[in-house]
Amino acid sequence: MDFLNKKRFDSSRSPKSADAERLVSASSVGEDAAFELKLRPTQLREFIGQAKAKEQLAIALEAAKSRGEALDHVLLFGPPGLGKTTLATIIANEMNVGFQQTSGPALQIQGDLTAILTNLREKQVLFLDEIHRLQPVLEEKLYTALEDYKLDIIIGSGPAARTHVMEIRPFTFVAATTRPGLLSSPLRSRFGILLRLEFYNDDDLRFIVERSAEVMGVTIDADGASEIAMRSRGTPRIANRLLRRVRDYAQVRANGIVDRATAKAALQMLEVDEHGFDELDRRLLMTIIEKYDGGPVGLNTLAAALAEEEDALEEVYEPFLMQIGFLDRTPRGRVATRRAYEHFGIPVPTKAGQYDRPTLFE
Ligand SMILES: Nc1ncnc2c1ncn2[C@@H]1O[C@H](COP(=O)(O)OP(=O)(O)OP(=O)(O)O)[C@@H](O)[C@H]1O
Repeated sequence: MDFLNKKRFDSSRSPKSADAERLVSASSVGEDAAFELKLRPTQLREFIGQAKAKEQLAIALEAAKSRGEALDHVLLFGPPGLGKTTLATIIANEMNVGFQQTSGPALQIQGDLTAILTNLREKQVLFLDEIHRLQPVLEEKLYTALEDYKLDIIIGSGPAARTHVMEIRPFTFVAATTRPGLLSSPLRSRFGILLRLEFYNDDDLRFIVERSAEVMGVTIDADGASEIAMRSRGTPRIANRLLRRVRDYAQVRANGIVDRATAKAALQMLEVDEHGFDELDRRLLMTIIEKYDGGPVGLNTLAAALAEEEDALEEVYEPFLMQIGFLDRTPRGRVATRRAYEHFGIPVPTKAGQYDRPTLFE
């Protein structure tokens, strides 16, 4: 088993379990699923932010529609909760075709994949979430399906086994991953359209909160929406979850109206600070600062010190802390940055050489 496959099997346990209890988890937890169905934009024009990915997709959609062909295969990648599933459903809606969803961990045997592929309707979207967790044997089966719309089926076994090539209908494969680096290059090369989703800025998140409030029938003003947006870690899923909690607070304590004061009071009560940090983020940064003198500290050591899974740290907690410049990944391990020290009111160490990364503290 090569390194890539070993890493994929090692990470077959979803890191979502580790942070399922967090209010600011970017993974889908608890009651999210039911709400997300209601709040999900259905057309590209309703999808807020992600200008680059949206433009690339809009052009590809229009070109495919004008040629009357299936859209090229699409790979969506980026941290959880940024809208990959939403975009996959939008692609099907915009192309006016059927949508079928599965995921890497859900597909266990070749027969399942064969059944799905042979039952696809012309030009329809097949969405595969968490493609980096697909078993290598199934991945190989996908290659010819994606390239030539053909499937090799082996009939019988032993010396009498015969390979039968089966045609499948042209379709659009949309795959999503939080870990594009774990995909093999033959698999990556099968996608014509690669869309990277980035963390959202506060303005886009404010629009998302206002749109969701309208769908949910919540009265909110621009300041209230901004307060929720800035604590949402650049992630619409978290923005929508915080909105639901703030709505409850407003109903009980503030005549149901969400303004800045109500949003602030509710989020303070929920212990979500002005960066959207919760206890785990604070613990992670403080562990690096206090226990390891600001770092560098290796991922496995840090995971052990926090009693968390390495995958959860890498996929769920760290990307946002890096995005806002509180954490740095270096070849020798994780480092807390100057901004992290300042956030906690801890003097920044002056012995820059000690950290092997003098530029961090210059
Ligand atoms: N650009 C957007 N505009 C409005 N709402 C959005 C946008 N992106 C995401 N959302 C909202 O955030 C929720 C989570 O999005 P979605 O399920 O598509 O994320 P995801 O990237 O597929 O997450 P995961 O990787 O965990 O599957 C959706 O219900 C949707 O309402």
